[in-house]
Amino acid sequence: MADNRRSRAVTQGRARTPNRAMMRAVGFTDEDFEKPIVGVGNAHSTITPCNIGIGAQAERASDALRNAGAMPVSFGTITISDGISMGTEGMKYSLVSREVIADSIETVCNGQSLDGVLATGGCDKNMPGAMIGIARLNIPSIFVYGGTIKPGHYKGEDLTIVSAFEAVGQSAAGNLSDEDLKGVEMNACPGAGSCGGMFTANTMSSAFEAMGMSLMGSSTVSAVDDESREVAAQAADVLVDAIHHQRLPRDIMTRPAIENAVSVVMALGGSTNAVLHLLGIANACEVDFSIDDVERIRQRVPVLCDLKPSGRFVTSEFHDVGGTPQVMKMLLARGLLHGDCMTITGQTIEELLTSVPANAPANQTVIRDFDNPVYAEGHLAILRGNLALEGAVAKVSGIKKRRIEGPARVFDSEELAMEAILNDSIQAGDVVIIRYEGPKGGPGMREMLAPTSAIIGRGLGDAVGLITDGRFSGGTYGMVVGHVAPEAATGGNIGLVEEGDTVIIDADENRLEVAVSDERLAERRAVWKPRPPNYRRGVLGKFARLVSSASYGAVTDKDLFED
Ligand SMILES: CC(C)(O)[C@@H](O)C(=O)O
Ligand SMILES: [Mg+2]
Repeated sequence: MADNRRSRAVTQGRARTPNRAMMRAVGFTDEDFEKPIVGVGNAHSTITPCNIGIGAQAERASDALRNAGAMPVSFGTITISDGISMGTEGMKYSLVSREVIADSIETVCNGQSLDGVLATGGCDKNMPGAMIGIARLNIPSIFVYGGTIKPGHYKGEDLTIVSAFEAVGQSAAGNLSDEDLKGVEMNACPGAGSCGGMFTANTMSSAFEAMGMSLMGSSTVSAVDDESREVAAQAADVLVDAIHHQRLPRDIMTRPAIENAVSVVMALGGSTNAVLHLLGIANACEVDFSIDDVERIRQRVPVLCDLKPSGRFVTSEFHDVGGTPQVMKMLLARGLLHGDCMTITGQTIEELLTSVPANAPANQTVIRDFDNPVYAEGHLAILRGNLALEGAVAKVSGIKKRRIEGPARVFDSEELAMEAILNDSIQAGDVVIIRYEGPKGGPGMREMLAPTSAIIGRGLGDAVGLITDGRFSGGTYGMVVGHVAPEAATGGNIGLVEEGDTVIIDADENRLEVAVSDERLAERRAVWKPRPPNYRRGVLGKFARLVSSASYGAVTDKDLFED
């Protein structure tokens, strides 16, 4: 077989004597120069429980790569923790870190002409960052998820990190003692792993699995279980075979595969962030996929899983009853999944699912019967209207009312809104507007878990709407609408709303409106002035300059030279 290894660019011939000299210093021998050189994107970090177990996985993967005849070279990818940065200025770096991770994987693997990459990740942005980097590279690649955290326990209740966020609102409302607030803090996170509901990390790991770029059944493993390290070793073997057969990501992450990912995200009740990230991944794959495709898929896929934040169970319990493959089998059986999509294993989605026994225990209620869904349609609705001419993403799980009309309570930052919610100046019927938190305006499109959880904690989840040009966490639920585009900072109408305007959120009609005439909006626009950027240099300055609209995934390389 022709030796198609691109690493030959740095290892073969007289002119590469110095290159080989340096590689020998990191352990290469003559034989190793004849092997595929495979990057191990090691996202190990002690900065967050999501990534603290990844080093052991990277080790297992490297050993397995060697045993399978490849030569592993490990390099670091970053993470920050959404949960730890939440509610602070630092959360502005969260979405940016997706781009930094993608850039780092692309830079290292193309910089040293690697033949393939095994990327690892734990916290939210690690998955889409890896997907985007891998799509840009288009070399044989596979993803290994760090794994979910197990639930905490306190006074007979299962806890996740969202319990701690909601406890803040409960405490502010005088409904939780200081002792119990501390008890939730001490017990919410029992060890390694990514936030344990079907929040963003578990949503995006499942999306990776649905797209055929990680092993079937691997997206819901628990970080503390040896299964997470076993999966890393199996993934290494699959990758070496994929390199041998030159299975390329862009032949796997196709439009039907992205549709499969959206269908699975809907069926799981996953995070709004999946919409943003899958648009970003489509951009990186140069696949034509739009926010309206999300709405089209939503209307035909039910929510089948009773998973937190708005459901009862956590991801480790979902894994125990079969996890994502069980749901994929249900969707495939009803023509809601493209079974002919290729996966990194060389088998199609359908072939892989055929060998997965339908083993969800009959009496389990984590995964509903198809005819008894949690919701008959997907929970992530795409809204449009004069408040969101380019679209917005509504999460309509966990609420009784799908329409709310009320007076706008306008805040030009998350902090100002949080202060108002905690000092009880938001009443039932209000529609909170948080703006200038978009991709450019923040910059960084912060997740608004603190204010949405405080609203839930104050018992207003069904009575108060929240609209933002920022984002939500996967732990958010209630009548919430994010990713409003165009954002305030670029002149979007959300920047023209005034305190007391009547605002309508109507999930059934897919509408997001402010009841102000076009003429009145035009008068307001005539006197609206763009604000100076909050950051002019560094990571956030670069991001603010380059980032696209949220309705295109808030990417920083949307064809930068498109005229
Ligand atoms: C802190 C969380 C819940 O992990 C959030 O960042 C998310 O997006 O899910
Ligand atoms: Mg997050």
